[in-house]
Amino acid sequence: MSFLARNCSNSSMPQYETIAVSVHSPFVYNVELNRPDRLNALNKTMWREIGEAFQTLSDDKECRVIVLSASGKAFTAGLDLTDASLLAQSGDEDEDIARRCQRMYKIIKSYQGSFTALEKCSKPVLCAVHGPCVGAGVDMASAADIRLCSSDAWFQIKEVDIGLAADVGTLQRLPKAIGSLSLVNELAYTARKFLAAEAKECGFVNTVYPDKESLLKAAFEMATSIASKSPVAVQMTKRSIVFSRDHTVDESLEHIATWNQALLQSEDLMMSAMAAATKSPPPTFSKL
Ligand SMILES: CC/C=C\C=C\CC(=O)SCCNC(=O)CCNC(=O)[C@H](O)C(C)(C)COP(=O)(O)OP(=O)(O)OC[C@H]1O[C@@H](n2cnc3c(N)ncnc32)[C@H](O)[C@@H]1OP(=O)(O)O
Repeated sequence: MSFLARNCSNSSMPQYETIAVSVHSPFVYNVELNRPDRLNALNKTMWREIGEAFQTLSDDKECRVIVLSASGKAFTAGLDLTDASLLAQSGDEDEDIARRCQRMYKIIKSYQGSFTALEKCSKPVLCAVHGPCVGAGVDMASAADIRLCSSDAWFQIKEVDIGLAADVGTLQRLPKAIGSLSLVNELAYTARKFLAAEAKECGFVNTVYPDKESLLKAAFEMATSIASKSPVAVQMTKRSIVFSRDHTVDESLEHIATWNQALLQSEDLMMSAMAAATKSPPPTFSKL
C-alpha cells in the first residue's frame, strides 16, 4: 500500500481470505478487495467476507469511516463466473423445483445482504473505484455512501449479457443515486460501458481523479475529515439520509425528531457549542 497503513493482523479484527481490512489512521479503515489475479471477481468466500467485514466494522468503536478500494488492475470483474457455473450445477436435477428454488433464493438473499451491509453499516462508506467495475461491482458501489473514481474507471451493468436480471441492488439503488430512470434503463438494458466522465456527469461519482494514487489520497483525506467529526452526528446523519431516501419527507422528519430528542443531549453537542462560544479548536470526541 502506498499510504500509511497498518495491517490489522495484531488487532481483534478477523482475518480474511479475499479482502484485506486495515487501519489507515485513527478511526479510518480500509476494506480492500483482494483477489487481484481474478480481477477481484466475487466468489462465495468474498461475498460472505464482505458482509461480515462491514457488519463487524459497524460495531467497532475504533472505526468511524471506511474506504472501500481494490487491489490490482480492476476494482472488480463482478460475479466470479466459475463460481456461478458451480452454483447452477450444484442442484440435483431430479430434486423438486420448490426445493431447488428455495436453495437459490437463500443464496440470492445472502448475496444481497452482503452489499446491504455497506448501507446498514453505521459508518459512512467511501467507495474508490479504479479500472473495470463490472456487474456486481456496480451493485456494490451503489450501496456505498460516497463514490469517487480514477480516470481509468469504467462501469457496466453487465447482467443482461450473461442471462441475468441484476438482483443485488443496482436496479433498486442506482435510480435513486443518479436520479434518471431513463439512463438507468438504458444502461441496464444495453449493458453498455459507461466511463468515468459519464459517471461523473450523471452524478454516480462525485469526482474523477487522474489515477489510482491520487484517488486513494483524496479518498483517505475525505475519510480523515469525516473521522474528525462527532461520531454521534455522523452516524445519525447516515441513518437519516438512508431513511429519508426511502420515506416521505414527513416520515423522515418524524424519524430524525425522534432520534434527535436523545442525541441533542449528547456531550458532543455541548462540547462543540462550548468550543464555538470560546473560540477554541474543535473538541476531540469520545468513541462511539
Ligand atoms: C446471485 C447473483 C449475484 C450477483 C450477480 C452478478 C452478476 C455479474 O456480476 S455480471 C458480470 C460478470 N462479469 C463479467 O462478465 C466480466 C468478465 N470479465 C471480463 O470481461 C474481463 O475480464 C474484463 C473485466 C473486461 C477485464 O479484461 P482483461 O483486462 O483483458 O483481463 P482478463 O484477461 O479477461 O482477466 C484476467 C483474469 O481474470 C479472470 N476473470 C476475469 N473476470 C472474471 C470473472 N468475472 N470471474 C472469474 N474470473 C474472471 C480471467 O479469466 C483471467 O484469468 P486467467 O486465468 O488469467 O485467464
